[in-house]
Amino acid sequence: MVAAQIALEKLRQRDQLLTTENEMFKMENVNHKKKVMELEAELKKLSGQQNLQQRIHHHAKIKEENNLLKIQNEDLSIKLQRTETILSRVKEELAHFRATNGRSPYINFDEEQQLNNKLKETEEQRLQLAQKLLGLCTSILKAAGIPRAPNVSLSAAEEALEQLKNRISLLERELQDLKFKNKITSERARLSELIPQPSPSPNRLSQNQTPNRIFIIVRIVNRVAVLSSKMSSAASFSSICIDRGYYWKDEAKSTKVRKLCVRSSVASTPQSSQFAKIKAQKSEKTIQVAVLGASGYTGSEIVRLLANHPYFGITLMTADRKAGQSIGSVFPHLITQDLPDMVAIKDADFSNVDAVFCCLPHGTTQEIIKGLPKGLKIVDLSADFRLQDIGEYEKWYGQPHRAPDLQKEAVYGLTEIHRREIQNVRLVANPGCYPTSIQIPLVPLIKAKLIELKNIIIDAKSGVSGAGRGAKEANLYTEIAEGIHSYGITSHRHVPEIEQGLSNAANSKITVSFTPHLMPMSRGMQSTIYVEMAPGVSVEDLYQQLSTFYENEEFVILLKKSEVPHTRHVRGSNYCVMNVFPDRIPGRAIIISVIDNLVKGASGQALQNLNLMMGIPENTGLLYMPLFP
Ligand SMILES: NC(=O)C1=CN([C@@H]2O[C@H](COP(=O)(O)OP(=O)(O)OC[C@H]3O[C@@H](n4cnc5c(N)ncnc54)[C@H](OP(=O)(O)O)[C@@H]3O)[C@@H](O)[C@H]2O)C=CC1
Ligand SMILES: CC(=O)N[C@@H](CCC(=O)OP(=O)(O)O)C(=O)O
Repeated sequence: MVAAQIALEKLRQRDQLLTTENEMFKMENVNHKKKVMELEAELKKLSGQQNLQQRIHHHAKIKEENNLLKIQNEDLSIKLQRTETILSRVKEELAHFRATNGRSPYINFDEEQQLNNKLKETEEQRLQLAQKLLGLCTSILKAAGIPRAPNVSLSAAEEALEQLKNRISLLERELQDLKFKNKITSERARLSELIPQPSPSPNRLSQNQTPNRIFIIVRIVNRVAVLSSKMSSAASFSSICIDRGYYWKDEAKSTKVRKLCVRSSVASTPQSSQFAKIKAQKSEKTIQVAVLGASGYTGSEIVRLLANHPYFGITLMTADRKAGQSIGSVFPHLITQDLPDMVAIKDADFSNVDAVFCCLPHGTTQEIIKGLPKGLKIVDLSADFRLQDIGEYEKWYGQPHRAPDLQKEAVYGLTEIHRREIQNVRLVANPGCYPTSIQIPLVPLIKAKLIELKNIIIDAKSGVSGAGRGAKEANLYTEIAEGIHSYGITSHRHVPEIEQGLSNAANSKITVSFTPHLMPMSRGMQSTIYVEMAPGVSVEDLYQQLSTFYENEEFVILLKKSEVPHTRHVRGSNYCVMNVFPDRIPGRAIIISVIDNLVKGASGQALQNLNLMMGIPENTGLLYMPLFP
């Protein structure tokens, strides 16, 4: 650039010189012409006064002079021409040079001036910046504690800056370690509250040493280990070893002491500590859960409910047609959930899973649950393990039962009625949505013998999501909208489930009249139930029984007398809202019960059950208010 500028300057000077020389030649030429004219005038004058000889002589002299001048003039003209040629060549060269430097070919002297001014300004700014840089370098060296260096250099400042950065990241890691230490201390405190004092008879499980409690203890110990492995100061927490005498359900017979020993990793690099930070946030939740069928309606509802659950974290999700996709791409309303992509069941890894929500179609479910690792807690939302009598299952579902042993093990998960059994079981058969809305009001009345066991008529209505997400002609908008669709009259597969629950409560066989209807709404379910009261029983008695039976229940709400339950008041919540009304026919009563089929009728109740199975408060993660309007 500088060389180019010098070359440009030289060309410009040469240009000026030639222009001046040219001007001078022009002027000289003009003068010579003037002189010729003067001499000619003088010749004219003289020729009038001199004699002929003199005049001839004079004339010859003048002619000679004139010829000389002409020659000189021609010479000058040639020189002028040559100079002009050189000048135009120089101009051409200059234009070419400017053009190749990205500037306009012809010199604009104003622009040149502006550029020169700008150059000056830039130079001044450069000086100012250099001064600032010097000040900055001095400050960095000072901050790094380097005594006043005689020559403050950029490289010395860079070195000092690097030292400062290292110190900061060291402090950050120390801070992180302190946070982990605090968490470990609090987890240990929690652990010592949960671990019972050594019992005098170590072979028996004490009351608060239930498998659930032990399970939570194990999870906390693991969590402490995870936290400690994230710490960069390996020396202070190099190993955590817990040596306690508690027993697993399957190991209760042996006196073997379970020993958990986890070692931490060595100090981590800044990158790995950042990675560990992200992983730590993810593994904050103590119990890891798998959702099989997460791409369906009930599966996605589980994902929604678990978003705010303090202990359950989702570590695995499966899908069939949608395997390989993220939950956010299949259900955009769940896009904020940072979860692993859904995989096909055959590719699922259950090694880090503690509990499973099985949200698959009936039939498929039996085979899949049969193949799951034995230690897992399972809540099955399908109908596969709901019917105690395998023969009934085969009759109503039209297929053989392929896991009869598991059927014997399963507990029917109507939480408010079977809470005690649910707490200690491995496999829970979550009730169907219609049976939930029907059994919740009827079981307490049957148990108290307040209603007749005959002539129970149930008129039930469901939102379309009850039919799942799969595309079916019957669920098209045109088939559903602006009308009510009765179906499964006397033959719906929920009939045996409803009759099983009511018959168990009555200790005698009950047959019901059940008609479901599809309603033009996405969620919600209402069961309107017509019953005959036992002799001498009033609607007030029914009301009192329901009120007493459910007075401590979080999720069952008996409205004030004569208030009418509406599905729109339970949308998105785990509540079952109900009331009882006198019929116009003497001795009869009408009960109305509403739920959200996807929450209390499926995923909400499933979560309620898993909470129980894991020994944590039953309402955890379920206190969502209904969505209204
Ligand atoms: N919807 C409701 O209100 C209620 C439903 N239930 C029961 O819960 C279960 C799930 O219902 P819902 O969520 O509505 O159903 P959906 O049809 O919405 O979802 C079914 C899920 O199962 C997956 N799936 C389907 N076939 C297979 C297979 N052969 N192998 C593995 N995975 C498969 C689907 O994957 P993909 O989509 O990727 O193919 C999807 O994730 C059913 O048994 C249902 O009866 C119980 C109470 C209420
Ligand atoms: C509206 C609608 O179609 N509802 C479903 C019932 C809901 C359900 O899925 O019940 P299961 O869990 O017993 O399969 C039906 O009538 O088959």
